[in-house]
Amino acid sequence: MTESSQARRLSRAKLVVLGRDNCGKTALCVRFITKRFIGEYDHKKEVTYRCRKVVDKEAIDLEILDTANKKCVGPAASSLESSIKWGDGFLIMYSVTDRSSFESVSRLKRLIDHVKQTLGIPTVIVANKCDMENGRVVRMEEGQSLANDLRCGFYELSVAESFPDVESAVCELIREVRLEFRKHLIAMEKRSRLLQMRHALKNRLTRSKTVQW
Ligand SMILES: Nc1nc2c(ncn2[C@@H]2O[C@H](COP(=O)(O)OP(=O)(O)OP(=O)(O)O)[C@@H](O)[C@H]2O)c(=O)[nH]1
Repeated sequence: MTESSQARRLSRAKLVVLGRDNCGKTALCVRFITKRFIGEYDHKKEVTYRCRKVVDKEAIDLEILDTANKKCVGPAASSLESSIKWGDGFLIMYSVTDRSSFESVSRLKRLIDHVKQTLGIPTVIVANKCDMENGRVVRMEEGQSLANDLRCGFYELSVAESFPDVESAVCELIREVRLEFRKHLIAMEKRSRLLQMRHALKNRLTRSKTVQW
């Protein structure tokens, strides 16, 4: 990979928003991009949003896939898997007012690990609708403890009430994606240096044998 393609790769990220129906995936995407909370959204459509943001003084071109009505099992599973293959980083959402959405978080994380065939894929868990205290059925400590177990970032927030919290959650994911890519680059450079050294050593050995004979 040339230096310019590395720089280009570092200035892009593909994010996927996962979670059960009605937990606020579309609301979060729209809020992050437009700063607005609209209230009602088209539930059937799967949409990829494109935008440019500046995170830690570095511009980044984002593609954000808002997945719709996809389950981990059944006919929609393969489409979910291809969305996961496509993504660099994941926001798994649940609603604090819907226990089944919380229970699906572990399944989604397992699916990400399985599809990506590695652990440590940048993932942030977002517990939404904390403004609905009367309807709360998932405590914040439960969400935090699950996120610790799964080694993911965790934000409890209300997309309806707080743009800064939404921004912090998505920016943390972007930072993790950048970090992961930098680690990958360092590993590739190390490997290529090792190969060069091995090649040089082999050449030297061949030359000294030739001199002996
Ligand atoms: N009170 C409250 N309502 C919210 C919040 N976020 C989203 N909603 C509402 O929850 C409902 C579902 O939001 P969506 O963004 O459509 O949820 P979704 O996960 O994209 O739903 P699907 O498209 O069915 O998968 C809408 O009526 C939103 O207005 C929030 O933070 N607080």
